[in-house]
Amino acid sequence: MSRMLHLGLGNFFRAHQAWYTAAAGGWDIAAFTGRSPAVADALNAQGCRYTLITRGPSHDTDQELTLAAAYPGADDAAWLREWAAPDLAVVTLTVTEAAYRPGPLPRRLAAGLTARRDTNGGPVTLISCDNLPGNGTVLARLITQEADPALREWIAANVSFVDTVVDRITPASTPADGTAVVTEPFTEWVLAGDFPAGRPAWEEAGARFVDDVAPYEQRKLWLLNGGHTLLAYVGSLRGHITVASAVADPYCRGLLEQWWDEADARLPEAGVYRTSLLERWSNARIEHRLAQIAADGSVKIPVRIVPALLRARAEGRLPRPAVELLAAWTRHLRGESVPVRDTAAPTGAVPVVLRSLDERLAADEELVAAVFGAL
Ligand SMILES: NC(=O)c1ccc[n+]([C@@H]2O[C@H](COP(=O)([O-])OP(=O)(O)OC[C@H]3O[C@@H](n4cnc5c(N)ncnc54)[C@H](O)[C@@H]3O)[C@@H](O)[C@H]2O)c1
Ligand SMILES: O=P(O)(O)OC[C@@H](O)[C@@H](O)[C@H](O)[C@H](O)CO
Repeated sequence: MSRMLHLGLGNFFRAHQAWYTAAAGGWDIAAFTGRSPAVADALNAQGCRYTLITRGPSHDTDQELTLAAAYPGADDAAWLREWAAPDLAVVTLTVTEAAYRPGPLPRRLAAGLTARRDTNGGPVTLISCDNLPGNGTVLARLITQEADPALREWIAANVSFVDTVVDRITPASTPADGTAVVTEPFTEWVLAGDFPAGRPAWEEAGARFVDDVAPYEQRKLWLLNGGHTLLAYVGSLRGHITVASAVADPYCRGLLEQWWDEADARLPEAGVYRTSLLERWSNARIEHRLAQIAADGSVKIPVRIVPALLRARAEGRLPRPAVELLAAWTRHLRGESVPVRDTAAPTGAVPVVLRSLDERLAADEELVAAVFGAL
């Protein structure tokens, strides 16, 4: 049996990559939490088994899945041992967008790669499954910056970085869920890149292997994630707690449609995609909290909103939904809606954050004035 390694033993991994891998068969997965031992401890107490609950609009379907091993992130010995395993072929990551910066993440991955090189472990493929454009390319750049010249040379010869688009709405668990993970029926995985040491037959479960993920990526990040981010800030201020509740509010829905009209120009099959998003988000049995989506907006907004906003500004437009979103975000950072969690934007730094969000935005005096005027 070949081996996969995963970093970020959270809900999404258990609903997505672990599900695709179980469907493919023939591979096992050792997974590490980021830091806290809680999920690893809970899984180890039940033989690394957990229930995946696929929650449709009318009923649930339960499936039992099993990991080969679950480790707390602090177990460095296990981390290095897993990287050195000769049958390791694929490493996946779901570590949140905020983790992709110089520091702990690239250091940890470079330590693993060094262990593999020093034991002649052979080639390996790294797959970022976080919501970032060019996620494989971003990961490659971070690790390369962290590596010394000898490791860099080894990486160039032995490591493949795959770009992916991942999609399956998987809310944070509630205490009542225990180790069970609730997810929606819809799922998508699009991948581009090489697998020099082989890979699970994820296509058995519907994964698609393409030359370039860019068209899928823009559609997902701008329409789904951008729409989520709009609802998260504007919807929270209007008293909504979940996506299903916010999207049923005619004001939020109207703003969302306006933003989609702005963002979807030139995106493939955008009309069909928008219809399917509204169906998915209307599933009120999925309790996807706006507070979860609102976290780390200073990392998410530049990816999900700024590209379409810049395009509009270049064409002389000042889209109202983007202004309202940025104004609602600044109020969120002041603690006016849901509890604040933004790694890169602590409370109290709002004007500085908005002005430094993106150099090109900060230079846009009309936009900044409109946002502050809307506060
Ligand atoms: N939940 C979804 O619906 C969904 C869908 C598509 C993509 N994603 C991607 O997956 C990510 C994780 O989502 P989730 O629902 O599993 O969240 P989660 O909170 O359940 O799990 C996040 C995991 O990442 C780890 N982590 C956090 N910061 C880290 C760091 N700096 N270094 C290493 N590990 C770190 C945490 O310890 C945890 O194990 C999202 O941020 C997103 O990029 C999620
Ligand atoms: O998971 P995050 O924090 O990157 O973003 C919140 C949501 O927009 C996101 O999780 C979507 O639900 C997901 O990307 C759907 O596939």
